[in-house]
Amino acid sequence: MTDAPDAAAPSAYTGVETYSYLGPAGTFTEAALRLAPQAQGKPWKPVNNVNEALADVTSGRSVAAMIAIENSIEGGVTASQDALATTPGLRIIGEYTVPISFSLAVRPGVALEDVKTIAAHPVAYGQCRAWLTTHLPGHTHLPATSNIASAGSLFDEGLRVDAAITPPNIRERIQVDVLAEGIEDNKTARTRFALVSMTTTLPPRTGADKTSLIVELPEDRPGSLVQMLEQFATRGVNMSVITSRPIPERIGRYRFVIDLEGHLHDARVADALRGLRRYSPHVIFLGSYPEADGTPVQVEGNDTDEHYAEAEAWLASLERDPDGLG
Ligand SMILES: O=C(O)C(=O)C[C@]1(C(=O)O)C=C[C@@H](O)C=C1
Repeated sequence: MTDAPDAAAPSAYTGVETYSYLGPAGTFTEAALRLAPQAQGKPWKPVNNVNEALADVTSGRSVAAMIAIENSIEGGVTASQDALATTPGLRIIGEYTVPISFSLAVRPGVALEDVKTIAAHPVAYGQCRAWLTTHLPGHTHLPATSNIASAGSLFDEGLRVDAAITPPNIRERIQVDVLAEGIEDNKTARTRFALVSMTTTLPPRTGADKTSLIVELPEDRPGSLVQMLEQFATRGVNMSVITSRPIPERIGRYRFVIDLEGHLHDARVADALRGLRRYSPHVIFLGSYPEADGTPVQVEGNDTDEHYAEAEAWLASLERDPDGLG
């Protein structure tokens, strides 16, 4: 008799540490994966969208996936935020930022005045709006699954695409003409990527860490947003991101996607999470991980680990020392 399969075990686990990313090769997401030390020398699997990347992780086909989560011009990547909110068990284990620049590519011989339709990933399109309005007024946008898939679609006769928004080095991969380089509206644009896995082991605290959460507010309680913010403010925890995303099943209800400065192993962050857990009907802990730019978190006033430890010791001493003086 063979043992029944363990329902919790990943169904397709191959024993190979594969990393999934938005492909094909040449995307900015692949560039981000090149920055993750643990992914080097391992097999990489290109996929078509964030949901496929995360499904690889939850099924065990891949050990982790690199996904875009925020762009400095377009803001939060909503597909990623929503997938993280609705897929249980995911943890961010690293973040990486990549400078973003775009080119306008066409089939060899096509001129700018012939361009009527442009294939582009929606987040890329949003970063080139001003240039496109000036140089290609009246064009039609056809959404592409990635910045490399857009270039590939130039050669799909069924799609009738005239031009594609691509990364700068596209001619290294696909035989296209580049009509314009640097067409992004902001030269300092960067995209932030997260490496996501199912591990519950936290990356160690470095002193330059971030913690990501998704929080729902209690229903019908006046001032509940302020109460949520107070959990952080009263513990000296700085928030670097707070955005809201609709909860689709309930019109008018939102969840908050939050990044904090600090690690779960910082006493003030742990205490803020305790406060959140008591007050919020649903808190998703998405992980604590080293910040991409390595800027040390400044902790001021009475919110250092030492202050928390001293207060704990005082509390523990009260039954020995009823006056609480010692
Ligand atoms: O990785 C890529 O090249 C992508 O096409 C995806 C993506 C994104 O999902 O935001 C990544 C970075 C750019 O800002 C635009 C698009």
